[in-house]
Amino acid sequence: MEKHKVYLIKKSSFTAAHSHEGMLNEAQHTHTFHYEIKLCGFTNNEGFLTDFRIVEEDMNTLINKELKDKNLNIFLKDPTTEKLAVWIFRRLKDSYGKMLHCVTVYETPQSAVIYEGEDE
Ligand SMILES: Nc1nc2c(c(=O)[nH]1)N=C([C@H](O)[C@H](O)COP(=O)(O)OP(=O)(O)OP(=O)(O)O)CN2
Ligand SMILES: [Zn+2]
Repeated sequence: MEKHKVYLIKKSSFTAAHSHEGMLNEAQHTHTFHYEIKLCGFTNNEGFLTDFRIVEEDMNTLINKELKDKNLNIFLKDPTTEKLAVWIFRRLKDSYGKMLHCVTVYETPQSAVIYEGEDE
């Protein structure tokens, strides 16, 4: 059975609030954060990397249920999109290990951050 190196992408979103001190300096406001996770690995004997539905369930359980309608300042000091990308990556790392390639978080359709981990 041929195995192929593939990248699998799954997207999701949640709405949450945050405020910024320092240079960004903004009172509390809400965004709908869209994010995607990218997995990398080799296809199995049945020709897939992992079931999209399992990834969706993990994103719902580990990320969306935790952050939906929350104030991100409770979870993160300085809850920038950069820090949110790191937070999401770390939450998923336990489940996906080396298969987790990167996490991309969109604060707006025009503004996003990609985090690929740092030998974590
Ligand atoms: N590097 C970062 N820059 C900014 C962040 C951040 O997390 N990382 N965050 C913000 C604020 O959250 C701000 O609320 C974003 O404002 P918004 O109006 O959504 O952004 P834009 O006006 O730039 O919207 P576009 O539609 O993308 O033009 C600010 N900066
Ligand atoms: Zn904001």
